[in-house]
Amino acid sequence: DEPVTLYSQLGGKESIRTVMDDFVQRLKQDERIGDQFKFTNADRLAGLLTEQVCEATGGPCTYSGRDMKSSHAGMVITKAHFNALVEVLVDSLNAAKVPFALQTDILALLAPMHRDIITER
Ligand code: HEM
Repeated sequence: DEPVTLYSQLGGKESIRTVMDDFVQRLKQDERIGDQFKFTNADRLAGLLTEQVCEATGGPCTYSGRDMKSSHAGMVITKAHFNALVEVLVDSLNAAKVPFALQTDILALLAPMHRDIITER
């Protein structure tokens, strides 16, 4: 039998992709941080986020993007920006009816990345 991973509880790669597509659309529309994603190719970013979350949750994926430090270098990203992004992600997880306990497990995997992503304090 397949092991029970966060990945399988999320419903696999297609379900993660659905959440990430919604997430990137919400990011672009967000009044706090939407401007930072104005020129972002939504399909590419959603694909990379899907790989990243798939891999981090124990799924059969390999993240093919740049590391978090170099991909966010040169941007102005504050703790408030980071928190705003997490709030938007929670909106997408809620819209997909991902259970709260699973949401906190996913956020716990992403939270340590703040060290490489926040550029201004
Ligand atoms: C846990 C939090 C975050 C994760 C997991 C994350 C993940 C990623 C990933 C995977 C990429 C693509 C890297 C590549 O191009 O190879 C990316 C790019 C980017 N991120 Fe983040 N990020 C996070 C937080 C933030 C925050 C807080 C901001 C700003 C408010 C931000 C702004 C951007 C922008 C503007 C890009 C470039 C997109 C483009 O190529 O146009 N990120 N991020």
